[in-house]
Amino acid sequence: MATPSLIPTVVISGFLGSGKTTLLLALLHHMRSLGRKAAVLMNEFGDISIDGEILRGEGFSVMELSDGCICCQIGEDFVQAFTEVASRNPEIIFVEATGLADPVDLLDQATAPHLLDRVTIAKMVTVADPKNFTRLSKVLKAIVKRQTQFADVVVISKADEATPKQIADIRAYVEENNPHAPVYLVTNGQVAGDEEFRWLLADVEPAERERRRAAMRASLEALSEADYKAHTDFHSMSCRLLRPLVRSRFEHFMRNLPSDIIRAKGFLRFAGEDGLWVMMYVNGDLYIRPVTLSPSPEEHLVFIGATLDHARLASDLTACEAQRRALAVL
Ligand SMILES: Nc1nc2c(ncn2[C@@H]2O[C@H](COP(=O)(O)OP(=O)(O)OP(=O)(O)O)[C@@H](O)[C@H]2O)c(=O)[nH]1
Repeated sequence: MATPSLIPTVVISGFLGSGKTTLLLALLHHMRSLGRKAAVLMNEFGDISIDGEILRGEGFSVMELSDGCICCQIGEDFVQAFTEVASRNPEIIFVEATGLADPVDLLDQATAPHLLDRVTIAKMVTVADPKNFTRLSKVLKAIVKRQTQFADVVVISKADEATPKQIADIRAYVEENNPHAPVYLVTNGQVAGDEEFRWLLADVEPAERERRRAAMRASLEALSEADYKAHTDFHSMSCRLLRPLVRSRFEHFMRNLPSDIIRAKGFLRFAGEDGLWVMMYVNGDLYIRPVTLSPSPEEHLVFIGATLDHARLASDLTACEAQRRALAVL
């Protein structure tokens, strides 16, 4: 009996809000335009899916693992979900890890014995947000370093907003930590002049891949115990919105979030305005834009941070409601 060929898998990592889902969406649209069957395994930090809803709303099929991080809390579930995704026989699998995932553990899970004869990790991509990278590489030293060291390709996202200094700093960091990794500038998931995504989808020579993996193993052996388990200090809070919010109050609330909330996202409605809106917040930057998804998701918000004052957030959000009523904090 012929051995089935291995399904190439691209793993996308990068810190919270760096642009992973934006890249994934661009890739999925590209695959669709070629008529190629892609499958997605997505892991969000927090117990409510936002990115999964966005992908599904665009007609893509997604398997999700929420409320935990692939690399440490839901290892077995990840292996099971990965196996299930592979059993659908896609031509390619994309795995989007939570922004806190450790690529070392992820590689470990993805090479579990019964996955090894179905899938192969073709590329590990790390997305770096130029606005936050330098700060994060100091605050979250271990995780940012490992996401860089264990990348086959590093993407500098949001190139449309990046300054030359921010780009140069990331390049210098990659040069120091993973000199073999090519670095690409990406705007909304696209490298200028490469609509075919050759930078990401082109095959890597097996010998070259093995050389990179060997370099990764060497980096792994050099890790100190203290560097390990870098991200257990992050928490999430999800809440379902029972009423439309007053836009001005909500924007004021979001622009004054405590600084240890690093990421927030969700779907909501505004009093007196039609339609559904998606809110994205990354380290002080707030984006709110209209969105049409079918089926329309429930209105809910997720906040992620080192410390979260649940009661305070809930009461501040309640104060944003057009008609006051208790929020369902999940
Ligand atoms: N200006 C600009 N904004 C971008 C670009 N890529 C992503 N963004 C914005 O950055 C925010 C976060 O992007 P996502 O793709 O959701 O980031 P993520 O890494 O998937 O986020 P998590 O899943 O929470 O870790 C969103 O508001 C995006 O619209 C880009 O190339 N340029």
